[in-house]
Formats: sequence, C-alpha cells, structure tokens
Amino acid sequence: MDINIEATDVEKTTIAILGAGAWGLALTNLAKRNGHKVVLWSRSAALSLEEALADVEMVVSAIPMIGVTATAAKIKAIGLPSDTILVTATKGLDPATTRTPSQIWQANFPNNPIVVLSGPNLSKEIEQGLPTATVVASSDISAAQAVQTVFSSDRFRVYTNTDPLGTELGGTLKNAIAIAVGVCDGLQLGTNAKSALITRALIEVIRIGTHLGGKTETFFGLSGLGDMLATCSSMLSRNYRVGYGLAQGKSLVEVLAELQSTAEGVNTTNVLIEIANREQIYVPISWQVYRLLNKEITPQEAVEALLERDFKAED
Ligand SMILES: NC(=O)C1=CN([C@@H]2O[C@H](COP(=O)(O)OP(=O)(O)OC[C@H]3O[C@@H](n4cnc5c(N)ncnc54)[C@H](O)[C@@H]3O)[C@@H](O)[C@H]2O)C=CC1
Ligand SMILES: O=C(CO)COP(=O)(O)O
Repeated sequence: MDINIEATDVEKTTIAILGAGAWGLALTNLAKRNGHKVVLWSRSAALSLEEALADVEMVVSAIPMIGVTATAAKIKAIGLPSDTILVTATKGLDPATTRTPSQIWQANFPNNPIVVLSGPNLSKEIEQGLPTATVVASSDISAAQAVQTVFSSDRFRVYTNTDPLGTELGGTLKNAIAIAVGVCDGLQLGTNAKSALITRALIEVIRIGTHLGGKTETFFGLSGLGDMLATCSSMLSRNYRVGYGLAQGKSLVEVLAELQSTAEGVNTTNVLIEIANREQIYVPISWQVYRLLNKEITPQEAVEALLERDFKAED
C-alpha cells in the first residue's frame, strides 16, 4: 500500500550526516526541510565526531570512498548504540579489500541496521528543487522505512527495497560506465552509439552485480538503470565529465584538477578490474575504461577495441 507522507505528520529524527561535500549538503537540506534535527559533520568542522554523534538516532555517511574505512573505525572506537541506523550514500569500492561501503559499515557494526541510499540523484538538480526519486535498501525493512520517512517529500520520492547490495552496486558500477559514455559523447560518436553502449553496459553491470550477490531486478530499477541514465546523460555527472575530458585529449590529472570534486569511477574501475580478474567476470566495457584511465590506450583505441571483438550473441 502506498503511504502519502506529509512532512508535518511524521516524528522528528535526530540525524548526524557525515561529509559536507555536495551530497552531504543536499541530504542535509532534504532532511532539514522535513523538520528533522540534523548535525552536519566534516573533517574540518569545529564539532568533533564524538559530539556530532551524541544522541543521534541515525547516521548518514556521505563520505567519499577514500574516507569510509577510517571514519567507520573512528566511530567504532567512539561506540554507537546498536539501534542507531547507519545509512550509507557512498558510491565506491574499497581498494584495500574490494568491499562495498555497506560491507565496511556492517563489518564494523554487525548489530546495527545498515541502509543503502542510492538512485538517480545528481545533487545540483536536487539543490535546485527539481524532482527525483531514490531507493533506501536494507535487510531490515523497518530501518529502510525510517530512512524513507526522513527524506521523502513531494520533490524527493523514496522507495524501499530489500536488496542493499544490488542497490549499492548499481550506483557504484555505473560510474565506470559514465566514464565510457562521456568518452562516446566527447568523441561525438552519435546517439545510436551511445544507446548501444548504455544498453550493453547494463548487461555488464548485471553480470558483475549478480555475481557479487545483487538481484537482477534491482539493476533494472532506480538505483541501476535509473542512475546509469542520469549519470550517462548529464554534464552534471563528474564521472561523465572525466570521460568527456579524456576524449578531448586532456590528461586524467588535468580533468580531475578541473573537477575539484569526487569522481568515484576512477578508483571504482581499478577495483572492479581487480575483482573481475580474480573472479573471471567478463567486463569488456569497464576493461577499456580501465586501460584508458591507466594510459594504456587512447579514447579512439578504446572504441575500436570494443567494436573489433569477436561476433557474439546478445546475452
Ligand atoms: N554529488 C552527487 O550528486 C552524489 C554523490 N554521491 C556519492 O557521495 C559521495 C560523496 O560525494 P560528494 O559529496 O559529491 O563529493 P564532494 O567531492 O562534493 O565532497 C566530498 C567531501 O568529502 C570530504 N572528504 C574527502 N576525503 C575525505 C576523507 N578521507 N574523510 C572524510 N571526508 C573526506 C571532502 O572534504 C568533501 O567535503 C561519493 O561516494 C559520491 O559518489 C552519491 C549520490 C549523488
Ligand atoms: O551518483 C551520482 C548521481 O546519482 C553523481 O554522479 P557523479 O558522481 O558522476 O557526479
């Protein structure tokens, strides 16, 4: 049954949001607009992590992948009540362990409910008040519903889901694909090529994601196809802009310096290829992105390599 949530009707939650980047700020504004009490914490804040976490019912991590392991360890040392809901909004893979952020949080807090928040959520559009939807996924459905209540509004439609890993992997793996599609557009290969690339990339994401434990149907939802379409069609996507910039002949260092913001797809592609090599998963598109990012080929050679492969069936 659909429930229409009015901001004024719901109980107010005390929340710590970690990471004061574009996504942490957008999530803070969404929760505050619903009347929840939000403490926004960042590494440079005057407030200590311990102070930020005092008496909160929910912790939302919008920290980039690079900071997740250390932050989770710090919070573990501080200690959290086992009923505090941990929400992870990071889209990345840990280079040291190849784990997802939710797996890192769960390993540190085995008794706490963990919820993944992911969807087609370009933060700039959300900050402009434009409408979108997202997914909150957990094996603990009441925790997912609590997060749904915190963030839902007439501009931000939040769906629950019981496949946290699939939800998280959709949002993470599409960043490598957004780089590939940025290259495609940067080289002006046309709408047919872009459509073919996104469609074949979805098959690739499903192949990897289901191998790692996600459910096929999740990748056809908002956090899979939905997020892939958003990031593969917008200059607001940092990952897309990485590919676009490389196609224009810029170096990766130059492109990242211009962005001055997190593009998780660079690290994710490297970790993904480590996983694919280890577990023998066929990832032709991500493989070409990997070779391009590691200066083994040019953008043009990456396209040629994809088109020159052996004939195969569409599966
Ligand atoms: N911006 C967006 O539209 C969305 C971003 N995300 C994800 O959210 C995460 C954060 O992204 P953004 O906020 O956009 O990045 P950002 O580049 O705007 O901000 C990152 C923030 O994290 C801080 N930070 C950097 N290294 C850190 C560390 N080692 N420990 C703690 N904090 C550190 C930075 O000081 C900065 O405040 C990424 O995983 C991204 O994929 C997810 C959905 C939407
Ligand atoms: O994940 C995002 C939108 O859902 C943000 O994409 P970028 O990290 O590529 O900007």
